[in-house]
Amino acid sequence: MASFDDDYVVRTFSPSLVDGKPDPATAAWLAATRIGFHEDDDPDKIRESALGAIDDGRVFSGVYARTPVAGSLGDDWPVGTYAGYTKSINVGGGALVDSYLISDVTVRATHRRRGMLRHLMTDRLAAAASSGHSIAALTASESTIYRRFGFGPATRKRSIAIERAAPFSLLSAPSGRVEMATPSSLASVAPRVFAAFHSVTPGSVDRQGQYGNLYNGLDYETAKPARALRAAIHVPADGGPADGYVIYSMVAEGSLSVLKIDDLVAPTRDGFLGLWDFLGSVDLVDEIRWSKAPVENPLLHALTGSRTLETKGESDHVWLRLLDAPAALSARPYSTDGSLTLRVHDKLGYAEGTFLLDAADGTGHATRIGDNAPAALELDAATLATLYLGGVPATLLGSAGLVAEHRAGALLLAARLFAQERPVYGVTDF
Ligand SMILES: CC(=O)SCCNC(=O)CCNC(=O)[C@H](O)C(C)(C)COP(=O)(O)OP(=O)(O)OC[C@H]1O[C@@H](n2cnc3c(N)ncnc32)[C@H](O)[C@@H]1OP(=O)(O)O
Repeated sequence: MASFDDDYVVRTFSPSLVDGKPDPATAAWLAATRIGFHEDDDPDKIRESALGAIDDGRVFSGVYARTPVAGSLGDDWPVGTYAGYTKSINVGGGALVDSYLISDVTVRATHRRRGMLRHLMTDRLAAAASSGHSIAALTASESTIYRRFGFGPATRKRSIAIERAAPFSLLSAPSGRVEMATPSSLASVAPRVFAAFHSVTPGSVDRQGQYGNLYNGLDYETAKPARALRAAIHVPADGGPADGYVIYSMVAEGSLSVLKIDDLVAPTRDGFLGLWDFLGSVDLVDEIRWSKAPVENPLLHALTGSRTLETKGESDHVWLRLLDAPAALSARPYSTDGSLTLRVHDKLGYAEGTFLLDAADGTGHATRIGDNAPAALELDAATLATLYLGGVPATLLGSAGLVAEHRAGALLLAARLFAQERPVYGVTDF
């Protein structure tokens, strides 16, 4: 029987441009991912993706058929794609950990379920671990794929809608003021506001280069002027630099006039509430929609009419995977003092073993210890990744049957230890 290597070759390369256009290997790789995600082959989008990928320092891997069938996509078109790159993730207490991000995983429909994803994932995770990354992260197209590789859902996002018969008000009056801006003028505001958000929000993933399009009033995918975008900024009461911005567009849906939020980033309470006070005051709006709202949303409690806010959907957002458990566990803060011994099962090996976590005065130190040591909690690598970020309490993971408690009170202690000072959340899609 032919082996994987008889039929396919894996090539890993950095995307590049020739005369301002993606070179043939880069263009074919990006076009292949667009087939995988059922997207069109617009050359502007392919060029923008290439520019963004170069800006991010992405490394592309492709699985190529050694002998493509005559008349089918040629041997420069990968049948499987995978991109890896480094961005920081806030793991709490302002600690930003350079993490290995995975994007653009696709396998051509005619080659699916032959182990191509497994081949790419195991090979690339090994490379990421050996280059010193302690955490890997991705966003998943389906929730059933990545647990087997040790990834656990770590942040969630909500899609919300606020129906408005009339402009709404908030229960508390935010300080500062909101002014409208041109979307293109956000280029000097948004990166700084996002950096402030990123530095205080556990779960936030640093943004990729292509967000620059949005900050310049351009379509995220094509970089063509996005004429429908509108923007506003919040300026704090002391007149300091803006501490929040919103980019939105008005969409007509039948007789409904919908204000759709494209991006809302506000690291401060008054910035967040001030922007919502503004959004609630815009005339001729029947509904406001936001697809990246936090699950723990202060707006719900701030609205005078809280029943106008409807949750339209909720899903996992960022999935994490610990590649070096002691390093990752030692990098984040802890909310109380205590010691925990964790027995972790990991089919890929990286987090397999028993770990002693000692936390005191807000910081923690984790070490790998002998497997004969009695464990307080036992869990798999995917559950460890969910537990790690603190968005889901250990007690809840225990109730879900995902953590075995071998020492009475250990789940409660873990819930307290891993709790974060702010809700775990992020506004980066990747
Ligand atoms: C990080 C991201 O980019 S998320 C985007 C993922 N990409 C997509 O959704 C695009 C459309 N889908 C695809 O391109 C492909 O079907 C992929 C990438 C999801 C899977 O690729 P394949 O090469 O078919 O996967 P492969 O054969 O290596 O399967 C590996 C394992 O995952 C499982 N698996 C693969 N796809 C799925 C799925 N959609 N749902 C559940 N399990 C899956 C397989 O059963 C297999 O399990 P096992 O090894 O434990 O027995």
